[in-house]
Order: sequence, then structure tokens, then C-alpha cells
Amino acid sequence: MSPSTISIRVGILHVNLSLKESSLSIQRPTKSKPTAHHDIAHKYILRATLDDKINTLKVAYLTKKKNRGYILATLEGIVGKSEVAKASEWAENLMKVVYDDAGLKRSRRLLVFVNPFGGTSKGASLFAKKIDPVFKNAGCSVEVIHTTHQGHALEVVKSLTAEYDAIITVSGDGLVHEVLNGLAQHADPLKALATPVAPIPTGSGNGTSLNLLGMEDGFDIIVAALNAVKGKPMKVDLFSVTQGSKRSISFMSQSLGLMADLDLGTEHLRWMGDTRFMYGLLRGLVKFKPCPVQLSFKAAETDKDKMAEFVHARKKEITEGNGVATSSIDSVSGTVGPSLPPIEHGPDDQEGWTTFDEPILYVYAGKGPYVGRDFMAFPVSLPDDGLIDLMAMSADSRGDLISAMDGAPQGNSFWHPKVHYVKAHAYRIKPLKKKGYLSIDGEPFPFEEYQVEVHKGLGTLLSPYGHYAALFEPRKHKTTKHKKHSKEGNHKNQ
Ligand SMILES: Nc1ncnc2c1ncn2[C@@H]1O[C@H](COP(=O)(O)OP(=O)(O)OP(=O)(O)O)[C@@H](O)[C@H]1O
Repeated sequence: MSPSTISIRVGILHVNLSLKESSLSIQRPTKSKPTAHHDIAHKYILRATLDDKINTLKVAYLTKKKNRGYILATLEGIVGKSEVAKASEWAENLMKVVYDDAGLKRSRRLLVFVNPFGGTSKGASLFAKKIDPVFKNAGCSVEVIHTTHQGHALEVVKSLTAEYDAIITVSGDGLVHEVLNGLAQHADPLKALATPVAPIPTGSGNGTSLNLLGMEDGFDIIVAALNAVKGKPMKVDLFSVTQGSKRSISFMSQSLGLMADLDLGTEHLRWMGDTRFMYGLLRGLVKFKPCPVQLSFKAAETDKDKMAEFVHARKKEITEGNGVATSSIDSVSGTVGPSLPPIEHGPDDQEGWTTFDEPILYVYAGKGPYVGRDFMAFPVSLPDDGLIDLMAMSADSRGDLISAMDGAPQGNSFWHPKVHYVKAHAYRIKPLKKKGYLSIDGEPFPFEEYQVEVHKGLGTLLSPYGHYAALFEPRKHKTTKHKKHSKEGNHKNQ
């Protein structure tokens, strides 16, 4: 049987390391505190190695500092000569428990893109000082590319020949968008898109990290680095956005009207970090300009309560281990296929479409609950339901907008009666004026006619949980049930 406890000498202190069921207990007994110890949960352990040339055992792990988030910690100590074989076995056993038994591959091969100009331009130094040491201490092999221009990551990924366990982006959501489009343009796109992508949040829009890691850890670059090392592949739907003959991949959101203005119209305020989105919202409130577009969609579900109950049940199923949201690295990298799925809901598809015929303040569509830390726009979004969450706000009054934004970080806008929310297979936008902003995954696109449809499970992200981390509950009392779209005369069936 493998030894569960090993003793090392750190300076003049003797430290006992005991492997427990769900943690590693580090005991540093002193005269005054003979039972002093702290426990590290298995998920935070990066690696244990024994260097038998210098009889040294090293354990690398993450630990939480008060008011500072997580930091990388290492513990190194000398093993007695007679204990070297035991220490080697102990280290191997620890690696087996924290990687193999958890279905995780050790020492991942990572391709890392660092955008030196993302967010407040701290990506390169954060990578060198904080993120890379986590990868190295976890034993990962790391190939780093500092992007020199927009489209750089796309060009590299498009013609990748080597295989990686994951592609890591050190930037915001824009670089994830670029990488996914590069994978989609690869000669073998389905296999390429099975390579998991994991963001490390150093951009100004980091909604993907929030969705994967949750509100508490979503901006913690160390937790995001841990996700790169130990997260499990989670299949996610991707969208095809078609404008004329041009097809792009979107993974997160498309927005028009107020929600696009507050993002693209505040580019010059990047120094503000994500506070610029709040500034943009206030400016939009003052202007209160309707969005000149016609929206039509192919609905799958229009009942908000049913959506909330379904997402709640699905998360519970995954948390209790009955869901199948994640897979092992080996099983996803085996997927092969010749080309991207065809467009199914092109202009020839005319059956079952509904047109929204009220003046619209904004259209927001996407996947993943958070679009930023101030707005859980799609609280009932699921990674792989094969549907896009589509929201349109009626342009009735400023008061509606203010009340709809009340509780926006918790997803409460969803319940607002003027926020029309459907789960759709596809939707189309026809601009009614020449000028406007169209933001796709936070990137500017031509304000022209387009259509979006969903490809179930086409992309892969790394996730610690196997589901989006956002917390959102079905409402307890259904007192003021929202209007159902199809029955209220808001929409025309074509
Ligand atoms: N070296 C570079 N120089 C200029 N642009 C770059 C570079 N590397 C990547 N980009 C582009 O910068 C854009 C912003 O990236 P990203 O969203 O990841 O960061 P961000 O700071 O959150 O920006 P945004 O707020 O615009 O979303 C993306 O379009 C990306 O392709």
C-alpha cells in the first residue's frame, strides 16, 4: 500500500505531509502548537516531485490569501536517505490521486497567446510574473506567443499542425473569439475545435472567465491558470453569423442598439477597465435612442419560468454527477470531421419564423450567463442546449430601462416584463437605417443584415465545474407571470 504520510526537513523544522481523502494536510508542529496544520484541497495541488539527486521533495499548490485571491505556493524539504524510495512513492501516489483518479491528464501541452495590449496592457507582465510560474510548477510544457497584431492568433491557429491539450488566451473575450475563428478555419475544423480553449482574464471584457469560474474567482488570474492546468473540457455550442457570403463564428454574444453602443462606443475609454461599460449604459440612458432593426427568430421556448426551472434542474444533474457536460482530453481530441456543419436556416428557410414588431431599444443574443460583471444577461443559458438565448427590450420608457437594470448582476433583468426573452434555433436582423453598431463577441462588425444559427457542442472550453458557474434560481412565487410572446400580439408570424 502507498504511504500516506511523509516527513521532510525544511530548515530546522520537521514537516509532515499527510494525504487525506480530499486534501493534503501540511503539519508544522511547534512546541506551542504541536497540532498546527493547514489543509490543501486536492483540486489546488499542482504537482509533487522528488529530486533524488538532492533528496528533495517539492509540492506546488495554490493557496488563498486574505483579501488577495489565490497565490502560488511551493513547499520544498529534504527527505532522509532511508526515506527516498518512500518519498518517491508518496509523490507518485499524490499525483495519481490529484490527476489520474480525477480523470485529468498530467503535464498538459499548452499553447498560450498573450495579448500585450488587452485591457490595461498588463497581460505580458502578469503572464511572466504570475501565470507562467503556475504552468511551470504544474509541469506543463508551454509554447508562448505574444500577439503582435489583431488577427495574429487566428493566423497561427488556422494552420496549426502540432497538437495541444489546450489553447490559452491571456487577454479578454476578443482573443477567445479570434482563436475559435482560427480553429473553425483550420483544414480539419471539427478536430481543431475539439481542442479546449481557456481564457485568463487580463482584458477589459472577461465575461467568459466569469461564466467558467464564477463571480468570486472570475477575475482571479491564478484560478484561471489552474483551470488551464486542471479544467475539464466542456462542450459548448457555437454560432455561425452569416453576412452575405461571409460566415464567422461567434461564441458569446451579438448585440445591437444600446448594448452595442455601450461597448463599441466606449472603445476610447479602455483605460477605465470594465467601468467603461457602466459609463456607456448611463450615456445610453440619457440618449435613449431606439435601435433601427427588424428582428425575426425561430423560437424553441418562450416561457421564462420553464427556462429557469430547466437550467436549475440541469445544473443539479451535473453537480450530482448524472450529467455529461465534460469529457476527458483524450476523448475530445479524437473527434474528426471534414468540415463545419452546413447552414440550415439560410434565406430559403421560411417556416416557423416570428417577427418582433415593437420598437426595440436593444437586441442582445448569446450564450453564457455573464456578459460582464455588471450584467448577467443570459441567466438561463446552457453551454450545450443547441439554442441561442435572445433578448429584445422594448423601447417604451427610460423608467423601464432603469428598472430592468436593477439587479442586472444577479440576472434579474431576465424577469422584467419589457425584456422579451426567447430561446431560439436561429434569428435574423435587418437594419432599417444605415448607421449603427453591431458587436459580435465584443468585436465591431459591419452594421448590415445578418443571421445567426446554433451548432450544438461544436466548441470546447475548459471548466472546473462542467457547467456555467453563475447562480440563478427559478422564482419561488409566480405572481406576475410575464407575457408569452406568441400570444400577446408583440410578434407577427410570417
Ligand atoms: N498585439 C495586438 N495588437 C493589437 N490588437 C491585438 C493584439 N493582439 C490581439 N489583438 C486584438 O485585440 C482585441 C481585443 O482583445 P480582447 O477582447 O481579448 O481584449 P480586451 O482588452 O478585453 O478588449 P475589448 O475590450 O476590445 O474586448 C481583439 O480583437 C484581438 O484580436
